[in-house]
Amino acid sequence: MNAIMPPVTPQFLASVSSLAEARLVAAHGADIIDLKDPARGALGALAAAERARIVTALGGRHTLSATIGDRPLAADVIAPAITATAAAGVDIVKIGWFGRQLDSAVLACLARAAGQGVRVVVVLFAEYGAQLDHLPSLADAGLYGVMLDTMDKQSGALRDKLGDDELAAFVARSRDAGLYCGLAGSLKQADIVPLLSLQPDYMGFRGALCRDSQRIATLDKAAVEAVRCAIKTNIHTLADRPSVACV
Ligand SMILES: O=C[C@H](O)COP(=O)(O)O
Repeated sequence: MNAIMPPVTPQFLASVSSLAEARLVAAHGADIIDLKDPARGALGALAAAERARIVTALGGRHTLSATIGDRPLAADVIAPAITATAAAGVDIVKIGWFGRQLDSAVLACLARAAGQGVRVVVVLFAEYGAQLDHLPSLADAGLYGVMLDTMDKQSGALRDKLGDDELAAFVARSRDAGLYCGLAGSLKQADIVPLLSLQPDYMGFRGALCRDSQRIATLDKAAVEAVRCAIKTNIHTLADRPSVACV
């Protein structure tokens, strides 16, 4: 009997805005296909009809995540959006924490969703720092994971806003708290090796996958291949990781 191996990490998350893009990244080795409309903000929600097409075509065979959109942090706003997004059939529901402070009513709402079996990932924004103090409360709410991303895509990338030591602490503290942990924020190919060494569970990309690195442009096949190869071919540089061919 084959042993069940854990996934080789870090995984490659690719944000897509259409079924055509989802098929492209699926064919080129994305581990997580993230449904998002970049024209509607950092975590813009993809239109329900397009989301449904992607779930129908790829659900069950690929890990799909989707954002609820750039919404105010109010429990009566968040709760129905989580329910609708989860009901659409994605595996992971992402919620942007657009604020500096944790809010107990919103946390309770997230805990209810988690208790109902929704895999909730809270996206924290680097503009507010690494927010390490939030991690235990987010874990206590039963969340599946956390992610650090950037809110303002014009004012610098993740590693412009936070030092690698802060990112390392975020990954380590997330792992200690049992949270599935991702890093994103205008990441470029040059960021991949430094971030691999921090060993997040996944790295997220949109802009670097697009024509002319414009995140609201369509995906570029060569750029997707290049990012995927940069992740997979460098994983073996980490201790105890198998070498993975990039084909
Ligand atoms: O979830 C990840 C984001 O879509 C990353 O987008 P970005 O690389 O354009 O900042």
